[in-house]
This record gives sequence, structure tokens and C-alpha cells, in this order.
Amino acid sequence: MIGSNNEQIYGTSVKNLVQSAMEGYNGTVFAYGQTSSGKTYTMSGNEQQPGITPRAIEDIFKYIRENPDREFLLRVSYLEIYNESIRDLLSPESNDLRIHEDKRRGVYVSPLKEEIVTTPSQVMRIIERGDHQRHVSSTDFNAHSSRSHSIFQIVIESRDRSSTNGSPTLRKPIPGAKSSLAVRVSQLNLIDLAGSEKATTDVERRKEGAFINKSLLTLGTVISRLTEEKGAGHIPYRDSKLTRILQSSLNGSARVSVICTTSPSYLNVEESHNTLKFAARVKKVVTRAQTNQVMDDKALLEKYRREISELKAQLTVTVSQSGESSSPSGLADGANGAISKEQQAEVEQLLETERQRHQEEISEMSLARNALKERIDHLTKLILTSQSISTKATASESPVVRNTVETSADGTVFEFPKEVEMRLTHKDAMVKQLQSELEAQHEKTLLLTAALEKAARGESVDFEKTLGKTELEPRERFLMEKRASVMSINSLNADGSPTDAEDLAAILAMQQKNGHAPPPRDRTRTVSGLLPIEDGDEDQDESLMDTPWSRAELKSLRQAKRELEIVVMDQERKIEEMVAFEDSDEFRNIILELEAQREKIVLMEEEREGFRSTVHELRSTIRKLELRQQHSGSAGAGGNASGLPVETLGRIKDLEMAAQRERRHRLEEQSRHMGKITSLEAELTMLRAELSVRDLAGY
Ligand SMILES: Nc1ncnc2c1ncn2[C@@H]1O[C@H](COP(=O)(O)OP(=O)(O)OP(=O)(O)O)[C@@H](O)[C@H]1O
Repeated sequence: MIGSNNEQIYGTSVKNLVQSAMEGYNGTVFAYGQTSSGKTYTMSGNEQQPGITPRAIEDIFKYIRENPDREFLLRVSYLEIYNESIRDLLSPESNDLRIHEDKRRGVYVSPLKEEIVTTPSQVMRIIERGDHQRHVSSTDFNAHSSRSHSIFQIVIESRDRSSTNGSPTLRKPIPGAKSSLAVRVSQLNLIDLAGSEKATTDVERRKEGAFINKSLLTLGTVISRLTEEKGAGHIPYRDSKLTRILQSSLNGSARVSVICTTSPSYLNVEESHNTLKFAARVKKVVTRAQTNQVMDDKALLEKYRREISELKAQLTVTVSQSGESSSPSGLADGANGAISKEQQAEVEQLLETERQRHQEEISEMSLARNALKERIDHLTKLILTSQSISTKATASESPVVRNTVETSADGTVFEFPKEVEMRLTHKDAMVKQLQSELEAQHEKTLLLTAALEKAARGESVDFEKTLGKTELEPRERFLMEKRASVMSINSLNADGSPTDAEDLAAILAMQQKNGHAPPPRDRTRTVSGLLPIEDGDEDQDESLMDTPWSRAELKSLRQAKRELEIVVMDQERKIEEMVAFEDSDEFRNIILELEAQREKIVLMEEEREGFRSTVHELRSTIRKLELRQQHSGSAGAGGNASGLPVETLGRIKDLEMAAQRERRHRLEEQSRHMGKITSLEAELTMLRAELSVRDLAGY
């Protein structure tokens, strides 16, 4: 249709076919026409005008939503026929896949990769991935010409939900009634054929053209034979890979829709005429499509359903067994009557062995139970029902479980549950808070050091005030706050983040191996207390993701989280060590001694002051005596040069010498005290250095 829009084409030629495919009829849609006439535009379209493929996918999921009485399983594959060889576009390393034929399935190709899909966006991502692998090149007419035939196939399996009744194995099989558990399997093929051009200058293109022409020529012949009035004789399906693959669709058992595209250009009138002739022939092909009921175990849906019910039955058995295992053993009863001590010890030994065996059995069963649950969840997620699709849609709209989507360098799309990210952010905040508290503590230590240095220099320091400054909160409260911080981190662990004591122990062991300080002895107890192992944590994480989750990515997130926990523990340890050091007798003794020294210095200062005033007094006495002597000398009295009596002079000399001796003694004493303060200070510095080295080694 020239200039027609994709919505119109889909509505008139494809919508009903998709509906039939959902009801169990095979369906094939292909776009046929010369190069650059709009085949790819019709099949894929663009954002403004989505083509047949995205519209069909939307309708498939809409159908599932609107049919609550059936359950579905969707598988997709994407193939390409290039130069008469078949490649799997979802497994690009594949080369020339073989075509199989059997009575039941007819002619088919087994793709290397068939993906089970649960959302429309997942299907579109798969198509995008396959498109990157397609053979596209520039022709004389089209810069992005498809050089291959592409076949996007959706296998739709469905079954009546009432026939499963939630638990198919509980139903009694009705002898001979095969169809009671019948599954409908249909295929929807969406095919974008390559265009052909008559002439090209490029050798490679000429070879491609020959193959493309061969396939399309055979397609034309097959269609012609199918419409011959006398009834088809030999139909050359085998003459090309394309007709071979389409054999099941073209032989009348499927619904087929052919979209013929023509170029509006006058220059292409001949090709357009050929296309229209092809379209006219195709219109005459009569098909008698019928639904495909599958009764054997080839149907995946049936297989999954059966597997789920078997697993559920196993789970029930495991649960009841574990219940029995955990019930107390009857061995203890009646064994205590009149038995000897040895017998009693033997019974106790037996009980202990029995208890251990039960414990092991219980843990094995719980592992098996988790594995079963996981498999059931996985299979149930793959089976689509109207309810599961709506739940998915609601979940993706919900702001609480919205996922963070990231695309890696190779284009892989990862979806991270927002909750996991939030937990990590919380932990970051906690670690930051602890770090700032550590810094505050460090500042307090600096204040104390400065005060001690001042005291050592002989300056007066108000220790009460300094200590008051550094102890704004009582020590007990400080410790309690630390513990509260750590406990709130633990509670984050407990609310679903998976922790694994063994992994943690391995990380700690690695740290020790790398020469880092081992955790304190009682730390092992704290570790297990800090990191409780929650049964079913993994399940919980799995349940956070209703989209495919990269296990490796999850593992590295868990690892990062555990490393953060270790950092937090180390910080707690450092804080405790610091506080313990400040609480220690060693630290207190140093402070007391410094105080005593300071008091001694103050006393010495006072004494020195006393001496100074004595000397001053003596000097003034001497001065007075000298003046008096001068006065009496002028009055004619005899005596020595100073005019003072000899005893007085001797006494003054003695006093002066005693003062000198005392001064020397005080100075010596003072320097001795100073020496002691310096050595104490050195000792304190050494202790601090040792503490810092231990802290560093702790990282
Ligand atoms: N109905 C249409 N409306 C608007 N643009 C169209 C329409 N059909 C085709 N085009 C444009 O024409 C160009 C060629 O179309 P397209 O690539 O779909 O051709 P093709 O038949 O797939 O070619 P080839 O066989 O070489 O792959 C594209 O740029 C496409 O966007």
C-alpha cells in the first residue's frame, strides 16, 4: 500500500492473525517487495509509526491480560537466511543451522537460542540485539538495505487454567481423555524479506542478489503451484531455504498475511508491476488453518506445570520430614530410671550423636527446601497469566520497588532493586557518622595533648576546665551511642540484607593474612552477633527482583556491603580502644604525675618568690646599715671601711652565701623536675604513636 501508515496496515491485515495465533493457529506475516520499497518500515517501523512486530507483541500481552482463564508460556527466536545459510541472530556464532522435518512438527529449524519472555520490553530488547547481528549494507537504492531474510518467531503455548485447578497432579487422569491436559502450541512468524535488485556493480552484492533472487523466485513458483487450478503437483519447497522453512505455513495449515510493498517512483514501475502480480497470485492461495493441540511432553508449559507440581509435592514431603526430624527423640524417655552412671553417659552420648545427626538432616532439608522453592518461583514466573502480567505492571509502577536500570558498556541491561541501593546508602550514612565521631574524639585528644604540653612547659593549665571541654558527655553515654549506631547497622542487616558468616570470616581471615591487625578476641562473638544469618535472605533478595538479575552483580553488591560492615566494626573497635586507653590506669597515672609535677613547680615558684623577697629585704637592710654607717662616720666614730661592726658584716656574708646556696639548690631541683616532665612527655608520645600504629594496622 503506497504511503499507507503502519497502524492501518496492522489493523486491516495482521491484528486478526495475531488473535488467531493466541488461540492456537499458526500464523505467518511477511513483507515482500523490491529493495527500498518499505518492507523493514512496515515490519519494524519507527517510534512514531511502530511496525507490525511491536504492535503484534503489544497485542499478545494484551490478549494474555484479557484472558484470565488461560495460562501462557512465550518463547522467541530470531533467525536470518543469508546467502542460503541459516544463522541464529540471538546466538551469532552459529552458522548454517539445519532444517528438520518430522511427521508431527512438520518442517522446522531448531534455533540455538530460544528465550522465554515475560514482558513486551524484554521481547523488544531481544529483537534489538538480533537486529545488530543482521546483514545490512548499502545498495544502489538503499543505504541500509537488508541483505537477508529475517524470521522472528514467537512460540505461544497455552492451556486452560481450570484444567490445572492450581494443582494438576491432584486431578485424577481420565482414561483415554488425552485432551483434558492438552496444551495449545502455535507459532507466529514475522518475516522481513530481503529486497532484490537486478543489477549491481559489486561482486559480493551480485552473489547476494543471486541467492536472494533464488529464494524469492522459488517463493513465487511455490505460490503459483499452490494456486494452480488442477491441484498442485510437485511443489518445489526444497529449492530454497526460505520456502523450506515456510513450508508448514504455506501448505495451508496456517494463516498467512503477505504485505506487498511497492515504490512510488516511476523508475521502479517494472518491479512494482512484478510485485503486484505476486500479490495477485498470493491472494488465490487457500489455507485451512487448524489449532494445534499438543498432548505429549514436548510442550514446555505442560512440562513446567508438571515439574512445579512435582516440586511442590517434594516440598511438602521435605517440610513434613523436617517437622519429624525436629521433634524430640523418644530415646530419652524411660532411660533415666535405674541405670548406672556409665549407662547414663552412654545414653547421653547416643542422644548427642542423634541430635547432631538430626541437626545435619534439618539443615540439609532446609537447603533442599530453599532450592525447591527457588525453582518453583522461577518456573511460576515464566508462566504468564492475566494476573501475573497485571501484578508485574503494578509492581513496575509502584514507587517502592522501582528498579534502577543501568546499561553496561557491552549494552547489557541490569536492573537493580531500589531497596538494595537504599540499604547501601543507609550504611554509607552510618559509616560517615562514625567517622565524624572519630574525628571529634581525635580533636579532644589534641586538646588534652596541648594542655599537657603547656603544663610541661611550666605554664599554668586549668585541667578541670580542659577535661570538662573534652568530656561534654559522660563516657558511658558516649559508648552507648556508639553501640546504638552499630546496632542500627545490624538492624539494617536483619531486615533482609543477606549476610554470610562464612564469607565474612573469609574476608576477616584475608585481612589478617595481609598483615592487618587481628580483631580482638571477643570480636568473634561480636561478629556473629553483628551479622545474624537470616534464613531465606537469598530468597528475599530474589523476590525483590521480578526482572532477570545478574547473580554476579548481586554477589559483588553483597561483598561491598560486607566490606562496609567490616569497616564499621573496625571503627567501633578503634573507638573502644581509644576510650579504653583514656580509661586506663596508665593514662590516669600519667595525668596524676603531671599534676603533681605541676604543683611542685608552683610550690617552687612560691618559694623562689619568698627567697626573692628575703633577698630584697636583706638588700634594703644593707642599704639602711650603709646609710647609718655613713652618718656615724661623719660623726667621727671608728671601725672598718663599711663602718659596720665586724659581727654584723660576717652575718650578712653568711646570709648572702646561704641565699646563693639555696638559689643553686632550687635551680638544680627545678631542672631535675623539668627533665622528669620531658621524659614523661616522651613516654606519652610513645604511647600515642603505638596507639596510632595499631589503629593503622587495624585497617
Ligand atoms: N510508508 C512509508 N512512510 C514513510 N517512509 C517510508 C515508508 N516506507 C518506506 N519508507 C522509508 O523508505 C526508506 C526505505 O524503506 P525500507 O528500508 O523499509 O525498505 P526495504 O524494502 O526494507 O529495503 P531493503 O529491501 O533494501 O531492505 C526508509 O528510509 C523508510 O523510512
